[in-house]
Amino acid sequence: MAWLDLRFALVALLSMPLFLGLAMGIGALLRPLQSHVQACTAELSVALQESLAGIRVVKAFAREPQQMAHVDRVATALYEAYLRVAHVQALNLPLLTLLLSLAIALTLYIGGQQVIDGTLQLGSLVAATGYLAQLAQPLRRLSWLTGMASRCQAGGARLFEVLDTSPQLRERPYARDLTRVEGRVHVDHVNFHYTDGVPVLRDVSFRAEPGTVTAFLGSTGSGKTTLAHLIPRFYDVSSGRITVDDMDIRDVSLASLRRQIGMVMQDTLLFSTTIRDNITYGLDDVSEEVIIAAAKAARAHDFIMQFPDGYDTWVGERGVTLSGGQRQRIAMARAFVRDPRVLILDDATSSVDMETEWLIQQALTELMAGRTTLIIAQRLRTLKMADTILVLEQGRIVRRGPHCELVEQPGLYRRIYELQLRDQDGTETALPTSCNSALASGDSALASSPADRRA
Ligand SMILES: Nc1ncnc2c1ncn2[C@@H]1O[C@H](COP(=O)(O)OP(=O)(O)OP(=O)(O)O)[C@@H](O)[C@H]1O
Repeated sequence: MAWLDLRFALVALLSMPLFLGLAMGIGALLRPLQSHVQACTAELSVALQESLAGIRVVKAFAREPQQMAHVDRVATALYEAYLRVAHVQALNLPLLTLLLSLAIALTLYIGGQQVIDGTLQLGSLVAATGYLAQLAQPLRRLSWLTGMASRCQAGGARLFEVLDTSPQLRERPYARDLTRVEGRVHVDHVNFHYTDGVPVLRDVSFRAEPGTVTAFLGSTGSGKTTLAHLIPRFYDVSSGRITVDDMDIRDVSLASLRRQIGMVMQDTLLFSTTIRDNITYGLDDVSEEVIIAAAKAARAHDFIMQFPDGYDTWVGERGVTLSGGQRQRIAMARAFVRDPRVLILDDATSSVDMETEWLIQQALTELMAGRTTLIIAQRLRTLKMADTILVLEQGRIVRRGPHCELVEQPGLYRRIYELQLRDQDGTETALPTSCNSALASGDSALASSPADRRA
């Protein structure tokens, strides 16, 4: 165009900032709208995820119409948010095309005058407008890019919110690997809070030795789970310290610490893969014999073999194709395979039948043998098995000792025993209910120790 006539080139060049300014203006308009789309998409994901994951609760409470109305409301909000974006984007291309058409009109006006004056050939004018019209394609792309860029910016902002979150729990630079430990756990004057000013654990201290069982008991919200979560360092203590074999757990690498610890919690999570992969989770090259031995010890082998595919049976998402008791025993087999020195257990098996409970109890006893066991106790059988029971109240240890001692003393344990546990005593005939009755029944003092009762 410059070769034909410098003025044509100037018209084309001067229109460029206008194109760019328009694109940027539209981009600025689109960005908050795109952020809103992202927020609405997230809200719809949550609504759908909750409705589907909690489908049984929804059905049980006959809340389908309300749940559907909620999803509908959120989906409509997303639809409207997209519509607002579409409205602005729909302006983009026509405005850019209008600007281009104005530039072409200006060229025709200037060039047309010159053609009439005879200072420009008609062919040159046609060529110049043709060149300008060639800008249409890149302009279309610019309009598309504007929309895309604002969408990426809104999405990126949310993504970086997550990526930039620094983990609260950090390994120290000089963290050592914890090699095979004996499993001596010492919780030393530990205080903990999730939120500043709201203490959850207060001055908790205890020692747990290898081969012993320490049970946590307390009313709901007293801090039992929190205490269990501090040992594998899911959270750091707010003050005080926790040691394993006299090593502060903050001085060792997280992976090596957690390799020493096996956890079987109430809400056992299984992955959607085979039973075999769930048992060997996180370990390579585990032999078939080891897997079967672990499953047998966890009293899981028999029910696994009843499935047509045995150990290759595919477990549904979060283990939904298995019963609660089966899931728990697979989780125990997982713990057996890892052979941890420290075991953290939640013995809640309220949702299983008596026979399964008995099988789980047997598996638990076998799993605990020779290890340091910390157990969130729900049942009398477990409490009687424990060498030490720590009774927690509002994050503080208010009583400690074996069942036979605590049940004799007035206080929280006695109250819990009377209110919740005594009914279970009828099924515990094999075990003495107090130190005195053990002695009265002719057992030696040694034989009445929890370790012996376990044996
Ligand atoms: N992730 C968290 N963030 C903030 N507060 C929490 C968190 N987890 C637990 N809490 C609070 O800490 C307190 C102790 O909770 P914790 O789960 O340890 O109690 P618990 O004794 O195990 O109760 P339960 O027997 O009902 O399981 C509760 O008041 C609870 O609300």
